[in-house]
Amino acid sequence: MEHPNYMRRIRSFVLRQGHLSSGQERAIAEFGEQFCIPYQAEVLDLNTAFARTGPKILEIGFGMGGPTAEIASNKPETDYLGVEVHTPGVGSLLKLLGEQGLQNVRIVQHDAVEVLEKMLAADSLYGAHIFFPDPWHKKRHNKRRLIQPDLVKLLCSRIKSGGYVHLATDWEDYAIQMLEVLSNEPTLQNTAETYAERPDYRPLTKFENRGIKLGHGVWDLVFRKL
Ligand SMILES: C[S@@+](CC[C@H](N)C(=O)[O-])C[C@H]1O[C@@H](n2cnc3c(N)ncnc32)[C@H](O)[C@@H]1O
Repeated sequence: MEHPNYMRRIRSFVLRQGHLSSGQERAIAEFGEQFCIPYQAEVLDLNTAFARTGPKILEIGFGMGGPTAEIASNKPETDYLGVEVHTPGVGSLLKLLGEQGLQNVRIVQHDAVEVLEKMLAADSLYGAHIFFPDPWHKKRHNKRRLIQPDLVKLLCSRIKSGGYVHLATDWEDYAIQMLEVLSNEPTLQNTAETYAERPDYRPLTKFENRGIKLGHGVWDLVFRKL
């Protein structure tokens, strides 16, 4: 009989590696070196990584990367650093970058908290996107959620004054937690009374469409860094 801890380790490995389609595998082989930056426990010079100066936006958990590629394609003057742990997602975004010839996206495949702690300098970002961050939508799971005061404080320390944090979720209870956490961060100011209108640059995701079909709302939060 298998040991439960052994099963848990295997499961987390499978979740991280996932099942790669042949297209994703090819994209990793063909474009991985061009667009992926290996995780390092030292500060990354973002202007060197993108080979130009200009605003840098961090996206945490880009999933399959469809919205990331769409936003990057619509805003070629801005650079996007996507951080994702899931290998098929990395393969999928690489495929889109290769197919569309996008030059303004780089990927780090690693835990975003460590990337924020070790790789990103203070005041190095113009903004951060975290869309539909994790599956912990039940109230009793709120401690497992990514959006917590410490993470938001760390994130804000990496964002320049005048920059922004944009979160979105299709779970109302999570939206309430996001609003509370962002509102309590002293270096942030809400751009709306409570929730914001979806900014034009954020396309509808499959998660959002799923939520809409289930009759859920979608909540965007856009806060300015003071
Ligand atoms: C529910 S999906 C949403 C994907 C995408 N943002 C979208 O809207 O389609 C959440 C993603 O965040 C990633 N993720 C969650 N926590 C993360 C972390 N600490 N570091 C990097 N990626 C993370 C997961 O692997 C997953 O792909």
